[in-house]
Amino acid sequence: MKRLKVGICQIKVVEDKEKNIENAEKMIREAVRNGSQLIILPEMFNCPYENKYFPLFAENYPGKTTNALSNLAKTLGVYIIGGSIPEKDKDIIYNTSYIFDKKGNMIGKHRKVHLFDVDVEGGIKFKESDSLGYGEKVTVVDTEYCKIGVAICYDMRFPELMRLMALEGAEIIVVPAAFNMTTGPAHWDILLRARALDNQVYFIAASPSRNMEAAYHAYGHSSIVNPWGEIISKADENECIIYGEIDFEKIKKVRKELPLLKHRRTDLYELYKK
Ligand SMILES: NC(=O)CC(=O)C(=O)O
Repeated sequence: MKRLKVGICQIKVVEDKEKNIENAEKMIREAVRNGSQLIILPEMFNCPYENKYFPLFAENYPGKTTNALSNLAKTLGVYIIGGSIPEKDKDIIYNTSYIFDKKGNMIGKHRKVHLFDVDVEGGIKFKESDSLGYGEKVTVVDTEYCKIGVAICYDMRFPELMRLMALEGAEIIVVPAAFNMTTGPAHWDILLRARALDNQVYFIAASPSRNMEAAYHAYGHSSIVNPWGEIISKADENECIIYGEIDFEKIKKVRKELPLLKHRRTDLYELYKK
């Protein structure tokens, strides 16, 4: 049975788009030299995570960042889930993840559907909807390995969205994400493990590293969780690449032994997509 080697680039994002793209390229090349076949970047990997920067760093598709990712995917012969970037479409900016196959084709894109509008007493306050528009789609892409669900950060807090992906056949869910120092220590591990367990998938979350010079301090701790809920690879807060292997037999085994998806009482309740 095929296995899939995954590399997550926990990039340090700075206030210079060119430098962020160059750094991503360097890290992607290193991940591929170390055997990765699927490379995943963090949320807003080319732009600091702050409302004031999104319009300044936004680009139309195709643009500088997406061209760079497409060329890399093609040259290196790998899949790339390009974290996310601010995407400009007419007058609206979206928080968008682009996904490229081994030939450099863009095989899917996800616009963050749940915007991070929160105000935690004594902690994080953020209102993404001040600068960003809402995505409207559930995203599952087909690859030669399996179907992969893609969502962005706050999206992972909505189990319905993740379950829809599993019901559409996703065996891996990838979430570029930038939790912070309020919610990260409290919720990150729990959410990742719960979503992996709920849906019996490999759940992969890719964060930027923590940059103490930035206004928003990302939690880091990019991780890969297997369908049994075990964290099989995990970063600290620093810039690094972490690696892991997707074992498709493991997904089958867990789903056979504990048939959660089959045991749903769809005669009592149902989940549907509008
Ligand atoms: N930044 C986000 O979108 C989400 C987040 O930090 C959280 O849910 O916590």
